[in-house]
Amino acid sequence: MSAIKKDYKRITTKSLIEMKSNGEKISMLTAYDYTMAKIVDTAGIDVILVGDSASNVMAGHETTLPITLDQMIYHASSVVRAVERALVVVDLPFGSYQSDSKEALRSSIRIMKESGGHAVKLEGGKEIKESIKKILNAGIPVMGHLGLTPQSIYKFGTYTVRAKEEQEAEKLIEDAILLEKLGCFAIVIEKVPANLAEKVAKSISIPVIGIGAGGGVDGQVLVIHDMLGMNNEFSPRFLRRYMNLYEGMTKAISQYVEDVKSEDFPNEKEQY
Ligand SMILES: Nc1nc(=O)c2c([nH]1)NC[C@@H]1CN(c3ccc(C(=O)N[C@@H](CCC(=O)O)C(=O)O)cc3)CN21
Ligand SMILES: CC(C)C(=O)C(=O)O
Ligand SMILES: [Mg+2]
Repeated sequence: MSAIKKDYKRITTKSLIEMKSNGEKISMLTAYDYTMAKIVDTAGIDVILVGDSASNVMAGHETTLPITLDQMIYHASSVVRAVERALVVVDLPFGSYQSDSKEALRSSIRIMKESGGHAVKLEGGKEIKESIKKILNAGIPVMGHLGLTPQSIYKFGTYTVRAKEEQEAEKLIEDAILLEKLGCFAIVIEKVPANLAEKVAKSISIPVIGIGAGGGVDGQVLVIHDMLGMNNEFSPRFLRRYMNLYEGMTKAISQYVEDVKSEDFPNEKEQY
């Protein structure tokens, strides 16, 4: 079941909704800096997420909680400078939107104004309804995020699969329908059973982009460092590694060290 791939010069929120109705799957990856974003955009990705996973991947924190709004804006502005085609979505970090809807709007405006990103993403459903309304009213596109929402890790206790029980599954479906009704242009669903994610995708007309949510959804997202094999520690079942950059880069760097030590580098052609 492979749909015709339409040629988009520039991806907008409308393009993603169109892709869903055409049955074309949406590709999404994270990026946090200029050089990586340039490669990801050139390779033809539809959506670049400046994820708060930068807290883990860029800064080495154990969770996404410590990263600040200023730091997210720094990453996002670097990404935006590289991108010509992809839609750039920026995560609102923990603490920048949960207090009240005014704070959520203020943080979203800062992201749009100071980074040049094209949309924001927030974790949660019904609980953040007023915030989503306010942000949308200001003309800022919103992507939802349901299921395993890592900013609530201390509430969940573990990163295990969410919504295995009837009650949480029901809430997930209700939240997805609510997010569509409010006017979100897409929803990320993280680490829930594939049959539930597929059910959600079939219940709404905005795209559902999955991570660890199976193939029945409208698109897929992964953290770029994970899929390039730059981390060896992170190996959840949902991850497919397309390269082993950890090994490749370690070999290259070891070779450089050896070449410097042995005075092989630089040679005559590599000097003035
Ligand atoms: N490098 C990276 N990749 C990600 O996908 C990612 C981040 N960081 N940081 C923010 C969130 C956190 N995410 C996570 C974190 C853990 C698992 C996970 O499956 N962890 C364990 C299993 C935990 C358990 O079952 O208790 C694993 O198998 O690695 C999945 C997504 C997704 N996001
Ligand atoms: C894993 C994705 C969906 C995310 O929110 C992030 O990278 O921060
Ligand atoms: Mg995130």
